[in-house]
Amino acid sequence: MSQNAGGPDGRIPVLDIAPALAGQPGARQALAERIARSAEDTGFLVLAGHGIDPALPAGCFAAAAAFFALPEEVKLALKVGELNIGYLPTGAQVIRTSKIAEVKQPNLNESFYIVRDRAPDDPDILAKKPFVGLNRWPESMPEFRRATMAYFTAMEALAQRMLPIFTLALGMPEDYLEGDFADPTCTLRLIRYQPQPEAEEGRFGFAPHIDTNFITFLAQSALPGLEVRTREGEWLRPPAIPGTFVVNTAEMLGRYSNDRFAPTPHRVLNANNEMRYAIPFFFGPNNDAVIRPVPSCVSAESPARYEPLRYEDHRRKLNVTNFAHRQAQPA
Ligand SMILES: O=C(O)CCC(=O)C(=O)O
Ligand SMILES: [Fe+2]
Repeated sequence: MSQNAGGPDGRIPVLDIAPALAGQPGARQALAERIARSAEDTGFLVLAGHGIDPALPAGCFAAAAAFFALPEEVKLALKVGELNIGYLPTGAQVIRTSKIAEVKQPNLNESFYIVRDRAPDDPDILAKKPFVGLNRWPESMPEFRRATMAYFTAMEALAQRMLPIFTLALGMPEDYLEGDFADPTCTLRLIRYQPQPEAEEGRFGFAPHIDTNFITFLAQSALPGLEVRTREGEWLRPPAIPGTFVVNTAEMLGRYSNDRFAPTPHRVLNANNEMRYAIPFFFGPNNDAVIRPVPSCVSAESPARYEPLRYEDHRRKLNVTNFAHRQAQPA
């Protein structure tokens, strides 16, 4: 098994997005073309020049470390409920949707899920809108909420700035998907991986999977561990350039693209001797968005491969598949 670096001139390109974000003539189209090329290949890219203050991911990593260091019973008091919001202890997630590895063992990680922060009297909360819930905050840690939400807000803004460029990469006008992302589904997941210095068959920090949202942003972790599977079956490590974001395409972009930008399986093995932390930010469509292949990716030779799909229905289905706590209860 090879663990080549995926870049900088390799298959996971490092892209300076500053000129495109500044609206420089030609830069947006040029970036869209680079994105399209890697989305057709590994589905992973590295973004530099994004304008995110490095204090924000640093603050979020620090918040994650402080949270996971809490006693288990304090963390378990914030355990996820019906929705995936709050603490998911080690052993609770088994990736049953993986098509490339037979996975029976739970992932060697614990997670904390954060969604858009709402007040208890938020109209969508009062209306019990599906998939809308309140965050579960550790009461003793006000700084945790502040740091994670500051990061969440900045990442949502960056994702919204990248959306038109990904839309251009699909071959559509920049604003084509705006409506589908007017109230996007955003999730910040904090993850702590136990050390796994000795490889064990079928045991992963995070088993091979594809992300089920639209695009994912990963602030660079301090330690290596993330590996990306090429279509040839090699595992690549994305370039670990401090201050950049690893971005990967996910299932809904794959559907919009009619499989032109197919999501890429990736996994985490924490072969280090220390805990590894990650803070992926998942950007997805509105719950009520109906995802269908975009016209530029459908033709007589390449007819639509997907029926229209309501994002909410997709989420409902996933929820009963990958999480042990929901297998035990009726769907
Ligand atoms: O830990 C990482 O680097 C990647 C995490 C990941 O793939 C995920 O949360 O979907
Ligand atoms: Fe992932």
